Amino acid sequence: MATSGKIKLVTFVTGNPNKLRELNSILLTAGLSDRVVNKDIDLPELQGLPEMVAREKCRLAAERVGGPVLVEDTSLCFNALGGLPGVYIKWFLDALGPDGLPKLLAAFPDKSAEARCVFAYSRGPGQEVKVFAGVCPGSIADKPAGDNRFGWDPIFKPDGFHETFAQMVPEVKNTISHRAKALSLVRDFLVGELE
Ligand SMILES: O=c1[nH]c(=O)c2ncn([C@@H]3O[C@H](COP(=O)(O)OP(=O)(O)OP(=O)(O)O)[C@@H](O)[C@H]3O)c2[nH]1
Ligand SMILES: [Mg+2]
Repeated sequence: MATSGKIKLVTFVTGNPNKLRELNSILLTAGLSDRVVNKDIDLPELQGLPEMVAREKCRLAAERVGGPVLVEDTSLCFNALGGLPGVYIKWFLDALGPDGLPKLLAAFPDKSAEARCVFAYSRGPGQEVKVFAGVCPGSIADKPAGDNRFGWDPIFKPDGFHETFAQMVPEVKNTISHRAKALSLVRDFLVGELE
């Protein structure tokens, strides 16, 4: 386990292939994608604020992997609903589907929302956990539009664009998204952390 000096590899613990694909293509441009390997470990997820969920996920991942780990947790927050579904978006999406999510806002004129991503990194079991957050402001479309390649992408329209994430080419989403913003902080950190 690395406790000082530089590290060689980081394990990105996620069971979500879409997160992995986006991380690889965003880190590729920084020449770091071959330094991050994937492990799919089903970790229990604490409920609560996004940063706490990511921190706890990271602590558990470091114990399971026994070395440097990166995890991330994504939230989708509807402003009219006080930030819900938030970290519970996975369960809302599973229950309602992308068609059902906009119906939660049917009674509200305010369709604004935020996609939030929190990465958490630790060098290993018992080591400090560092977090890196990215937020993408936007709004919820009335109905899904675009290729349904990733969960709620078809209903999220980032501010400044007329298309949903699912209607964009990946290169555009990967420049402006919640994940891209958080990963730009992760990338700057990893440059100093990796040998
Ligand atoms: O359309 C989308 N565009 C995105 O950019 C995006 N990022 C995450 N998600 C979905 O939001 C929930 C987060 O839950 P989540 O962070 O716990 O992820 P997960 O359980 O799938 O993977 P992990 O916890 O093993 O990393 C899950 O349903 C993810 O599929 C997204 N959907
Ligand atoms: Mg999860």
